[in-house]
Amino acid sequence: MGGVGNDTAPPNSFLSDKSAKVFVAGHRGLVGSAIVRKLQALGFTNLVLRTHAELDLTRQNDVDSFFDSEKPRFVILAAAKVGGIHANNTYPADFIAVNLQIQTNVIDSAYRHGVQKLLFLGSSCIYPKFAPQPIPEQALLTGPLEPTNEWYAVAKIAGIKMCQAYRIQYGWDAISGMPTNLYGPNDNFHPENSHVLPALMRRFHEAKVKSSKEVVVWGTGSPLREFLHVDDLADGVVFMMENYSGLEHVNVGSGKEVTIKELAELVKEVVGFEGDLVWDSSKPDGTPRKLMDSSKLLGLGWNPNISLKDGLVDTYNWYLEHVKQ
Ligand SMILES: NC(=O)C1=CN([C@@H]2O[C@H](COP(=O)(O)OP(=O)(O)OC[C@H]3O[C@@H](n4cnc5c(N)ncnc54)[C@H](OP(=O)(O)O)[C@@H]3O)[C@@H](O)[C@H]2O)C=CC1
Ligand SMILES: C[C@H]1O[C@H](OP(=O)(O)OP(=O)(O)OC[C@H]2O[C@@H](n3cnc4c(=O)[nH]c(N)nc43)[C@H](O)[C@@H]2O)[C@@H](O)[C@@H](O)C1=O
Repeated sequence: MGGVGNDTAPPNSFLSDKSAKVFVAGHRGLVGSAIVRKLQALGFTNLVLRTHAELDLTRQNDVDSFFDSEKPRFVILAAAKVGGIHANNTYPADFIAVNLQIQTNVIDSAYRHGVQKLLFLGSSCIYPKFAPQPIPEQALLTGPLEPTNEWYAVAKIAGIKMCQAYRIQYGWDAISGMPTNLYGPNDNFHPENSHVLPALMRRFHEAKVKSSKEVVVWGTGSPLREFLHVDDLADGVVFMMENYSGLEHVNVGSGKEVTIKELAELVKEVVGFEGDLVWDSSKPDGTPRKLMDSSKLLGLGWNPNISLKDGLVDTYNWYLEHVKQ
């Protein structure tokens, strides 16, 4: 897959010792579970994993005790409070407070307990609502944010800046990856709080089963979104752990965008729903377009591999096996 080479890893690098202890925070989520699958496929044997119930990352003392006893060598931070446009808009306090707490506790404790390298995950929503397209890394903090997710975005921007500050002050190897909109196995299929792709997959599936005539889709259908399969992201995360140690955050996208209307038609086709789409324009569209410029990571040798159509088929098969009632 992608650009993750494996046989010629430099000494002391991420891929040089598959018995190194790696803490994947958020390992049961969409992203964390894909990273675990990728690391296991590469032969990593010493992953440290904690569920939310076992270790609440908002609790600073518990996070400190965990690092004190486990002393991981690498950390990949994929635990966060995450949701779609409705959840972000409805629970702004949770999105800013929980994310600031988790990332501050993990980044600071990892540094103080001798972690060699940490990767923090942000999101494309860190960029200004009307950023130039495709969005380069340098667009950060050049304009106002999209109001539906500014609380989450501010927390994520603080995470990037915290990694940069620890690199500048302590010379510590903390990096940040900014993924575009993701999807795949273990996504959140909640009817209101999820992202658009799993929400539509569930709604079309339920409508097909009930032989409904129509399915409601939010907004106008005109916003553009860039989707990346989470297995491609996991490949990119491992690639960055091995190949990137810079101050600046790094965009991770597929480079391909679709309108929400095109996405809805594609999900409808994959699921096999035969009724009509009805647009609920009382729901927010959010940012009109957020295609990222991922040329920095592509230039280092990483490449995404999974087309949206193939990824949707894969995700729907997973949904049928694991989620549907
Ligand atoms: N999904 C997407 O489209 C995108 C995601 N990202 C980023 O990727 C990262 C992972 O997102 P994703 O996998 O989608 O999110 P998920 O909601 O699927 O997973 C988040 C994980 O974090 C864990 N978690 C949440 N709160 C806590 C806590 N207080 N203590 C311990 N664990 C906690 C959750 O555990 P539990 O379920 O038990 O609460 C879950 O395992 C996030 O940083 C997100 O910003 C970036 C761009 C797009
Ligand atoms: C990853 C990213 O995710 C969020 O930003 P978003 O890209 O706007 O995400 P979304 O997937 O929720 O919506 C995309 C578009 O799709 C439309 N839409 C149609 N029908 C449904 C629907 O049924 N559910 C949802 N959620 N959206 C729908 C919706 O109206 C919007 O126009 C932020 O949380 C942000 O913080 C973030 O990082």
